Amino acid sequence: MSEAATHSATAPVARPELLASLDPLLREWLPRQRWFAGKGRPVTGFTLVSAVELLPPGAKAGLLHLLLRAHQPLTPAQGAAPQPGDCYQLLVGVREALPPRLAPALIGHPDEGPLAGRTVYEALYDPRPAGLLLEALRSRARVGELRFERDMRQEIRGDLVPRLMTAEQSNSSIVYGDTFILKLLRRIVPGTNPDLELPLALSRAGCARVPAPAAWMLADLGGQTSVLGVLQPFVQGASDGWELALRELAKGEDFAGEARALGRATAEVHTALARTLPTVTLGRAQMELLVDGMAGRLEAAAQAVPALRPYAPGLLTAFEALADLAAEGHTWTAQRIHGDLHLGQCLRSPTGQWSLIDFEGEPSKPLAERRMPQPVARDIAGMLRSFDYAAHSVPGAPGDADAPAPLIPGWVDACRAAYCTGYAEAAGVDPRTDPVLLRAYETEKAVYEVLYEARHRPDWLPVPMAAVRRLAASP
Ligand SMILES: Nc1ncnc2c1ncn2[C@@H]1O[C@H](COP(=O)(O)OP(=O)(O)O)[C@@H](O)[C@H]1O
Ligand SMILES: O=P(O)(O)O[C@H]1O[C@H](CO)[C@@H](O[C@H]2O[C@H](CO)[C@@H](O)[C@H](O)[C@H]2O)[C@H](O)[C@H]1O
Repeated sequence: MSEAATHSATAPVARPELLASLDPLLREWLPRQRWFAGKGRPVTGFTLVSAVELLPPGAKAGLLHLLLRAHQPLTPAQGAAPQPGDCYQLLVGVREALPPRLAPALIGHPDEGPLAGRTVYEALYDPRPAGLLLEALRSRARVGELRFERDMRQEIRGDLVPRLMTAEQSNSSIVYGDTFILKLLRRIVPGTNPDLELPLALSRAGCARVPAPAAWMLADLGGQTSVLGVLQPFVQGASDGWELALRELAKGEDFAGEARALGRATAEVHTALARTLPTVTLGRAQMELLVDGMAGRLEAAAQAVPALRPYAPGLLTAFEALADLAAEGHTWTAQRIHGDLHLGQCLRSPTGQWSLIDFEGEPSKPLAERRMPQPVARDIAGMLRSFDYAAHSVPGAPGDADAPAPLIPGWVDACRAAYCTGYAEAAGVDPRTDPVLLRAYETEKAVYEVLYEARHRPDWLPVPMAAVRRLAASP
């Protein structure tokens, strides 16, 4: 049993006082974090969902595992109904003072409450707390509401040196000795999280395209379980598909061979998911709902991004064509899919093996929606859009809204064709045989991207807008 487990049982954290200590500091600090989902609205207060002390008694530094609900003013889309606010996972370290190497981790100095006069900081930067998490996973610790589980078939050494990844992420990841990577989810929602569910299912199905979870961290709260983190083997020396595609583009090289391999990898994952998790048939009624959703999201995006408005009628025809097919009696198979597939979610090992990561789906959507079976064309369309993105994003590509154009003519088409060919080789079905479905999903993704870029990276808006113009004009 780990030290942490022993301690927590004997030292419950004084909750209201603790929150009073941290509240003013976290109101400033939380909205500045890359992974904070409620950007653009102030944090007006917190509710403590869970607080667990993790370090053993007598330790000079303290470590608090917190689940905090952040209260924010509602967006117009949320209406006036009271909302509980998003719940975030934090690991807060407590010291007398911070050594210089931990300066970037500073949260602040509480003025009141039990932490008054101490220094609180983001503990994931600190090797000791990060090591403690690994130890808890290895030893399958139970600490208050926290439960650490593992797959005993995978060896996890205790001496792996942790380092926090500094990449732009929606969550936070710690790499242990280049052997494992622990993804700590930041926005916590109760229920089965596909980021653990799907890699576990794929591992059971014998699919080696996804690093098999070695251990995971859960919280049992109010009769429901939430996934807090997943430890997976680290693919050493890997490059992601986005970096690789940009590198090849910059050299004037084609990427069709890799695109074909990626198509095969995607198909293998889809085939394994269909084998191991339920599939359903989508008939007219289900397709009407699906198409209504697509049209509704287009309308909302056009409201938010005026540049999209002139193209909305043309884009809508892609969705109407799908509804027409359904009305004629066509049916489609739906299954569990990745849900947010793009080049950045694909890792290539130095030996050329492709893996897929990050099965969380679109984090802004409710879990139930993310876990619904969907046509595989949704993932495929995500990848097809990604080749287009890459070609428009190399340094020197024209960035103006009127005429962004790929630097290497034919590069995108070759990638798209090769990807579909690779997919067909492994799945036995070529996605191009259902162009109406593919166009509808590509259109939906491009609309999503317009909204995403308008909100997060306005300089990138010309990239999906170029696709919008093409898709709105195509028959
Ligand atoms: N198994 C792995 N091996 C090597 N690197 C990984 C692995 N899993 C994730 N990464 C790296 O971590 C980054 C973030 O992982 P990801 O699951 O996409 O997190 P997030 O949902 O926070 O964006 C990836 O872009 C990749 O560079
Ligand atoms: O990786 P996330 O799950 O956070 O996905 C979001 O951010 C992506 C950008 O980081 C965004 O992807 C878009 O840009 C990519 C290049 O940066 C490109 O490869 C993708 O094709 C394009 O959609 C993604 O849409 C968003 O959900």
